[in-house]
Amino acid sequence: MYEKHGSAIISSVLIPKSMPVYWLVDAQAIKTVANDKGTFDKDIGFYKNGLDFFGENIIFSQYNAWRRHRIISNPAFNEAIYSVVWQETFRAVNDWFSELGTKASSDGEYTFNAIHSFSEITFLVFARAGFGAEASSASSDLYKVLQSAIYHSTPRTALPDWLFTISDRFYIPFVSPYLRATQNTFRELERLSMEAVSHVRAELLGKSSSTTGGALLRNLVKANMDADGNGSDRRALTDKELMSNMFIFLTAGHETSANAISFAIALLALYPDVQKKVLDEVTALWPDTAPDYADDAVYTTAVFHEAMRLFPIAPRLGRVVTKDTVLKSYKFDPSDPSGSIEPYSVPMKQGSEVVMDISALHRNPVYWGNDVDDFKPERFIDTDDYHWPRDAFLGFSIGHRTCLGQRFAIVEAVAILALTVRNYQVLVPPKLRGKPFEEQKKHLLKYRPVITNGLVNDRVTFKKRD
Ligand code: HEM
Repeated sequence: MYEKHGSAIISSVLIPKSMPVYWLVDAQAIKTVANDKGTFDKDIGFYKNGLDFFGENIIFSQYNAWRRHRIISNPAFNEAIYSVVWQETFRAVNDWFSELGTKASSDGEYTFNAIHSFSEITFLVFARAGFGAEASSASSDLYKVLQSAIYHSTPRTALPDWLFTISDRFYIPFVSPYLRATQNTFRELERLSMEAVSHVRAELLGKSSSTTGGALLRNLVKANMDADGNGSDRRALTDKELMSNMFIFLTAGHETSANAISFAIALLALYPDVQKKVLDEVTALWPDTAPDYADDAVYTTAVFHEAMRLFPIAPRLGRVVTKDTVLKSYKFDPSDPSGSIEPYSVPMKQGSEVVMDISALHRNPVYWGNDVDDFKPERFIDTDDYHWPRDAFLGFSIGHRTCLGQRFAIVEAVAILALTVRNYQVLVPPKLRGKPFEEQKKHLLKYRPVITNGLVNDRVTFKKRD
């Protein structure tokens, strides 16, 4: 569409509101929208009935209310937690590899559904790094209730509160048992996580010597105790709000990460040359055993970024225009999109909507060159005369509402990719072998563009390296 109109901003009209919606593929204009919080704000109307049933949290809040959550949550995401994430990912992946060993066929291959497996790993990593000892094994009560809450969160989010109230009072066949199970799950989650918050607080106050509470929960409770209370955006969070944030971190973090890692694994299966470079990097960096924590796997990190560029998990993000404004953008020659550009301005009325079109931005040749559709991790590696275009990568969004778990996700993904390639060859599944490359690619990389993108055919094969 952008190419057809030769413009980096195009507009459509939202029916029935009759308000214009502006679609942006211009990195500078997107940066303005993401940073100018006085003029553009996150459209949380979109998330109505969202996952805020325990109380307000960082995702479903705006303005000063949001600032209060962000101020407390920011320090909780620090280097110490990333080291825990790294170690817990190694632990979870190595346990998974031990299981795979027992399931491989006679030729040493094992074909499985990537999203399901990585989702179990990212869930486990979050449970351990987030909640610690109390959720460290699949048999612990908190672990089980967190898993059940994720399962029940769709009906809890999609159905109105009155339906739960009615089904509590009157028995509706088939419906009531399910809704009651959903209610009970969230009540139990509330009880257990409030308990976890209290334990951590007691520990921090020196009133308990137990070592419950994972790195993230402990950091969050500590940051909350340190809140200076000066101003409405600096008030400490209530225990319910702390818990609401912990649950939203889990929801925002584990499935997104599993989907992004699955895309990267599918690409590695399709591109053995890239896989070989990952293997070379990992064996050179860690010739014997893996280090306690490392962020020097530059090529492996680039593979993850490049997978997210081609297949962003959040393909677009919306903002509302909160006061009349003019956004600067550019027009280009549709026959030569990476050629010269002509600046122009777009007036926008209060109430209009803006879509940061991440999928299109990630394939905009103005920033990424004419080989935008190729899988080329090198484009995410700086050299003496090349600095990759940070503003044109929105895999984790940018600006004041940028993803809080970005580093958490990257550390986890790099650990999974590095460990996988070091131990296994990643292959396309047997039924696709011998088919033309384009056909394999089309099948393996087919995705569903719903709220977040995920692979449709996520089966890949691992074969143990000698
Ligand atoms: C590959 C994995 C991930 C991707 C692709 C991703 C992507 C994103 C994106 C695009 C946003 C902006 C959403 C919006 O503006 O509506 C976001 C926000 C957020 N993400 Fe992530 N995320 C990932 C992993 C994580 C993890 C692991 C955590 C926590 C442990 C996390 C926590 C959050 C939070 C709290 C926000 C809201 C920030 C705010 O509004 O201030 N994310 N993420």
